[in-house]
Amino acid sequence: MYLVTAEQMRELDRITIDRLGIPAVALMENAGRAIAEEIIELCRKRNGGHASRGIGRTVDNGTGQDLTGFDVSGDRALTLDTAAAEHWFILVGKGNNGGDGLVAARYLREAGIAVTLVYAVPPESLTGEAALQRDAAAALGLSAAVYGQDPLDFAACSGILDALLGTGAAGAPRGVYAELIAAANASGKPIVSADIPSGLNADTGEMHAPCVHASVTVCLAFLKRGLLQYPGAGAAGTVVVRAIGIPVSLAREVGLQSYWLTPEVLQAGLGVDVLRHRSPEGHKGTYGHVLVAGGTLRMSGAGLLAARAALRAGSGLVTWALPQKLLPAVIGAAPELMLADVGGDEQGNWNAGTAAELLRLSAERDVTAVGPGLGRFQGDTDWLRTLWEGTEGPLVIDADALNILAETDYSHWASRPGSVVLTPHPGEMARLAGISTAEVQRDRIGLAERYAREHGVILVLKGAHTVIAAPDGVSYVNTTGHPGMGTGGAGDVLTGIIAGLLAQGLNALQAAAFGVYLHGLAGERAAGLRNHPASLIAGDIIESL
Ligand SMILES: NC(=O)C1=CN([C@@H]2O[C@H](COP(=O)(O)OP(=O)(O)OC[C@H]3O[C@@H](n4cnc5c(N)ncnc54)[C@H](OP(=O)(O)O)[C@@H]3O)[C@@H](O)[C@H]2O)[C@@H](O)CC1
Ligand SMILES: [K+]
Repeated sequence: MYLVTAEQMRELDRITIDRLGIPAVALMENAGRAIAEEIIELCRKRNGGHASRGIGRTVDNGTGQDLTGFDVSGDRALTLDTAAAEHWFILVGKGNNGGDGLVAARYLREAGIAVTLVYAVPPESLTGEAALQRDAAAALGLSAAVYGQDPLDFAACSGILDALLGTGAAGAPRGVYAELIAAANASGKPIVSADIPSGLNADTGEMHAPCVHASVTVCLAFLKRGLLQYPGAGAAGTVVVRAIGIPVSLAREVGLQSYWLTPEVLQAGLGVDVLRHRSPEGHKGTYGHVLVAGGTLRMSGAGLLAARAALRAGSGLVTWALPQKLLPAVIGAAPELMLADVGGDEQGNWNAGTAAELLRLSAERDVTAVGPGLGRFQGDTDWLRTLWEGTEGPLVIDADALNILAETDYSHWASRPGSVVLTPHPGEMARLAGISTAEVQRDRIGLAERYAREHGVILVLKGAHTVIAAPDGVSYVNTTGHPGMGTGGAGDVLTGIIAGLLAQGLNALQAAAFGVYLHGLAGERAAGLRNHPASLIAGDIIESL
């Protein structure tokens, strides 16, 4: 499923209306009806009734799980047995988002639900299609109030539709908009947002103050980027994406290149065999050989986790290269692994002299993963450069190896035949990009896309809803995963998984995207096996692969 910015959405609207000749008011009608349907669905669920299957595609930001049920069987009757108990306030902004709300109000009323329109601005100031909807609502006799002019008691409603601000919003909500948002949040009533929660930056997921905290967001036509990026993803509640008549085929014309990472996107878009069929004639040599370079005396576990994860990801063989001093201590820790002595110093640290042996080992393996538990040492920049320029296969760079990269301008290093996958967490990304962690988190998709393009690497920006970006501008946002995965070593496991997939012949983008997806799924499964997700440790993720 595509992800769009507000600007791209406006272009899609423009093409649909101006070139295809589909009237804007028809799109608004579809939007309003879809919103009303989702409100009725929410009421039904709340009252313990049978929820009908959704028509749209649902992203549940609350649990991190994707509910990928699709139902294109068509119409749902707009009826609700418990309609008499419902009274919804419809908060109407000045633009087309408000117009959507006015249409939804008509359909709710049709289903027997009481509605009160709450205009943020005097209704006379609405224009275009929104003004048309205002007049239709008035002609139908829907009750209306103007915020600040008429008395309003949020305690009297059973739910709130937020149709204040959509993709046309700029900056933090001002004046009456801010007051209405604050009052809606304080009411404790369930809020359904039209398109995006008002106060959310639709592109970056930044939450302005104030920002609606929605139970459900009915996102119209295309999934807005901000709904998948935290903190906004947390404010959006369950996101339902509903078609409104804008053809998906226009996406290519507008140059959409950002996707929500789903099994269909992996399979059809990226060409990944998500079922990971294995040949009946296959043997260990069929599935590649990973070299993991990492682990020091105090951080040997990081190397071990990455190496074991590469095995569990399906790599036929995995060699763990580590300082000679550590070898006796780790023998038997994972009998399936091969160990390789690269020398190193008396304390069990890596040193510049290990480069030659590492190059030799790498030449005989399909992929090299470097960084987990590597530590820093004198000459490590030249050491990494030697590996970068001297190895031919794909390189997965993580942890301390990322910190080495962050301190040098590696754009001068010779370009390499094999691809490079960088897997920074937000702190490492901040060092790579020379900005603060807060700035990294402000627009994760945008930053990942820029960095990947400028540096010619596959970038995996870790964290809740990991972003995968490629040099050609394509990006993916993953939503598998679990808060329990915030534990030491989880990143080393991801590095191993990506390396393991590369060894099996996936290209770098496929391996990064599928690796992130599988890592999240395994984390969800592992969290479910504990008495409490807080007890999840990185090794559990490997065992749940
Ligand atoms: N186009 C279409 O065909 C379709 C569009 N659709 C729907 O329309 C939505 C986009 O509609 P839109 O472009 O009219 O903008 P929208 O978000 O309603 O608000 C803009 C208004 O808010 C105001 N305003 C702005 N910032 C503000 C702030 N910080 N604080 C306070 N006020 C602020 C600004 O007023 P101004 O300040 O300019 O006077 C402006 O008038 C989209 O999300 C979807 O729901 C669907 O129905 C499908 C068809
Ligand atoms: K809204």
